[in-house]
Amino acid sequence: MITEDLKILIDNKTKPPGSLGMLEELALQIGEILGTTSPELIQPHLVVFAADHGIANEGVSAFPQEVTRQMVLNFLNGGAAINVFCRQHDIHLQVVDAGVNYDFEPDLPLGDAKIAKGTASFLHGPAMTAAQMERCLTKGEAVVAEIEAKGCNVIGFGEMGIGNTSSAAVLMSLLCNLPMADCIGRGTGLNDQQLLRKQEILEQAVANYSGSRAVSELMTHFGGFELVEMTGAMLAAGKRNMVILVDGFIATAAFLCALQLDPQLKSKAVFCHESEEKGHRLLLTHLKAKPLLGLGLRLGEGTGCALAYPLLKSSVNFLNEMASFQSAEVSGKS
Ligand SMILES: Cc1cc2ncn([C@H]3O[C@H](COP(=O)(O)O)[C@@H](O)[C@H]3O)c2cc1C
Ligand SMILES: O=C(O)c1cccnc1
Repeated sequence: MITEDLKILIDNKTKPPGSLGMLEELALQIGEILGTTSPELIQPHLVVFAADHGIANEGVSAFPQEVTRQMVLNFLNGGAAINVFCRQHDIHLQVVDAGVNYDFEPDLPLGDAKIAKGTASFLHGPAMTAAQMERCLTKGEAVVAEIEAKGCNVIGFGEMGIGNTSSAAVLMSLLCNLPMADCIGRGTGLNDQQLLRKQEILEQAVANYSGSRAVSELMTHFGGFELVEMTGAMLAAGKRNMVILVDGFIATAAFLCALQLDPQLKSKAVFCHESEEKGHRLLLTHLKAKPLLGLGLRLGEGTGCALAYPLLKSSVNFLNEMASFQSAEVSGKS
C-alpha cells in the first residue's frame, strides 16, 4: 500500500521517471521504513562502539592496541574524522565503551557498556564467553532504546578497536563460506609481508576452532565486544523501524551477523559506502547491497555514514518538496 503510494508520488515528480537514480530508491526505502509518504529524518545519531581485541597482540594490525583508548579520548575531545563530519551535518555523536582495555575517568561523556577490558585472543580459544556475547547484544540494544526515546529515527554505527578487521574477516569467511584470502585486507596499513602473516594467523585461528557455524557461537569465538554490541544495536534499530546506516567493512560484518538473527533487517539498512578494505566489496556483493558512495575510505568510525547522510536528506527532501507534474502544470511523458 505505502509502497505503491510512494512509487506514484516519486514518479509524479517533475522529472523523467527514474532520473534521480539511487535517490529514488532511497526515498522509497525510507518512506517504507518510516511508514509514511512524507518521511522526516529526526535526530540523526551516530554511535561509535569502542573495544580492544586480544588478537591485536598477534601482529595483525599496523598499530598498537593503546590506539583504541587514545582514539576514544580523541573522539571525546572532538578531534577525530567522525567528529568533524558529524558536526558538519548536525549528527549527534555518542561514543560507547564496549570494552576498551583502560579505566576511563567516570565523568567523561562516554557511554558505559563495558563488558571487559578487551577480548581474549581468538587464536587459541574463544574471544569471549557466551554470557558476555549475550550481554553485548543486550547492551547494544539498550543504547539504541535510549536514543530512540529521544525521538531519533535514523541511526548510524561506527567502531574503534585495533585488530577489529581481523574479527570481521573471520566472521565473513565463516558466515559466507569464502576463503580467508578474499576476506582479509590491510586494515590500518599492513605491508605485503604483514598481510601474509595476518592471513596465516587467521587461518590458524579457524583451524583451531572446533565449534559450529551458528552465528551466536561464531560471534562468541571470533567477535569483538564493539562488533557484537553493534550487532545488537542494529537488531534493536530494525525492530524499532529506524533507518540503519551501515558503514564500512567492520560494520557490514556486524550487519551480516545481525541479518542471520533477523532476516528482515536488510530492508531497514542503507549501505553508505564501499570501503577500500579488500573484503568489503565481496561482502557487499554477498549481501546484494548497493552502497551509496565509493570514496576509497578505509577508516571506519562511522565516517561513511556521516558522509552519506546528506544524500538521505536530499532523498526525503525531493520527496517532500518537489512539485508534481500536476501541481506545476508540466506536461507528462508523451
Ligand atoms: C589512528 C587510527 C584511527 C582510527 N579510526 C578508525 N580506525 C580503524 O582501524 C582499526 C582497524 O584496523 P586494524 O584491524 O588493522 O587494526 C579500527 O580501530 C578501525 O576503526 C583507526 C585506526 C587508527 C590507527
Ligand atoms: O572499512 C572499514 O570499516 C575499515 C577499514 C580499515 C580500517 N578500519 C575500518
